[in-house]
Amino acid sequence: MSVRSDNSPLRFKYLSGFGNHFSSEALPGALPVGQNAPQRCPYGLYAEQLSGTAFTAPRHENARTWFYRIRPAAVHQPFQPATDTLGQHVCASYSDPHTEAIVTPTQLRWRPFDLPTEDDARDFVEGLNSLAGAGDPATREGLAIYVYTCNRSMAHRALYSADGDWLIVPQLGELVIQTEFGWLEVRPNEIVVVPRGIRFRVETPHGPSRGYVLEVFNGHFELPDLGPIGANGLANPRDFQAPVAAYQDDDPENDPAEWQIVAKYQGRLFTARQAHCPFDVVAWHGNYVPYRYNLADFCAVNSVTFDHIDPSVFTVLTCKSAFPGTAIADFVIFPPRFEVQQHTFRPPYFHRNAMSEFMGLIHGEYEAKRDGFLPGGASLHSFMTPHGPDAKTVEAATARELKPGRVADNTQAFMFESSLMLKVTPWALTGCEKVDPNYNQAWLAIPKTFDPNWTPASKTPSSS
Ligand SMILES: O=C(O)Cc1cc(O)ccc1O
Ligand SMILES: [Fe+2]
Repeated sequence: MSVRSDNSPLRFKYLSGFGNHFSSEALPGALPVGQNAPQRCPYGLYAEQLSGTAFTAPRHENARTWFYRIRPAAVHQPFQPATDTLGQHVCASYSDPHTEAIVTPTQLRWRPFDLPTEDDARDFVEGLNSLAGAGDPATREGLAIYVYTCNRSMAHRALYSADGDWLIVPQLGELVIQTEFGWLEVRPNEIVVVPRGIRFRVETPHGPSRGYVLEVFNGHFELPDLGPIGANGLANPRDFQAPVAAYQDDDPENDPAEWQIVAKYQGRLFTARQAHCPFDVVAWHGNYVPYRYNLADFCAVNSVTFDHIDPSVFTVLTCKSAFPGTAIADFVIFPPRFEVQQHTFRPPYFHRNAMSEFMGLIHGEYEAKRDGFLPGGASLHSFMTPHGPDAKTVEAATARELKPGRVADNTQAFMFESSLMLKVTPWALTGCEKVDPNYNQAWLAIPKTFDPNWTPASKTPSSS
């Protein structure tokens, strides 16, 4: 069953809408009236602009936020390359997949990624591993895909990526995320987007967490055009939620905890020390914000006559490239829904694609795979690499009676689909020890059913 976000106990407040210009203040009157940068801001705050696009980006793309904060973000020590202790788990492959990454067209499937043990506790940064990527953040073309597994909250540590926007897909365990904009709570079957540059800190309040991250090196995630679908449907703008301003005022004299800022810059990690909490924004306004979305709010559209519709119909968010309709990355889901198509092979079809398809499973069973694709695992089908339903799915789908039914009620698979060719990291291919060596057997048992004497009158199970 789906649980809508507005049924949840309201632990934090949110602002609704996608791409809105929001205003939020944690203290009354903290936002300057009628201007962005007064000579002296209310409450003695400093004004600071965070630009998500070039100053001169077209108006419909232009994204920026004004912060009113206790100290400017610039108040910190110089950045140093991250030490081994921090980089131990993120290792050399961390989002630098191009340097030592591996090229392979083979179908890849990963068993669920291991959760950290209590003896080897990790926070979100320490538990992040790079799986695959393409392009280069320096030239702002490409993407990176990560998996995180963590079992402790980030202490006095904040992370930001200068390289791109992060779309985080929790698979196991709730995350409570402190950002410069306020707090976001996100559970499995919800997603959160933290755009480039925004500092955030991840808490894992209820034990081990696991999930996936998609980082795009240029552009921002947008809602897909709806074309003939009309003005409503798929992910509706009103269901996206941004935080409200909430500040933490650590006084270095009374609370001398040192904060560590972790910067991801050109695929590498750097750290800087500062004596105050980076989440000290008392008020903000703008349209460049982190946000969350509950996948149960997705209004799916599909065929009510015959044939399997391409999965682009389940696009939640897209990051466009310069080529129309050809995304740097689409975030696509496979939600629980009714299936009613007649005289149709209902599961995902066999195909070879002019795109890369990275998939993960949040819960349940994916409609194209009866065996081996498990929650917390992943698969990668690269450009032109043949793939499709496994042998058991084919057997069941060709024999079944095509009554209206449900695509399993408790299921949520997703896909990061990209027009770029991915390379995989050494950690993904060998280091994590999760690659399923027998994945290709998913298809080997598909029988030959060709009958040269077949006539249109021959009775086949699917002709009914
Ligand atoms: O490969 C996959 O499982 C993803 C996928 C799903 C679908 O419904 C149609 C095409 C497709 O690539
Ligand atoms: Fe596919």
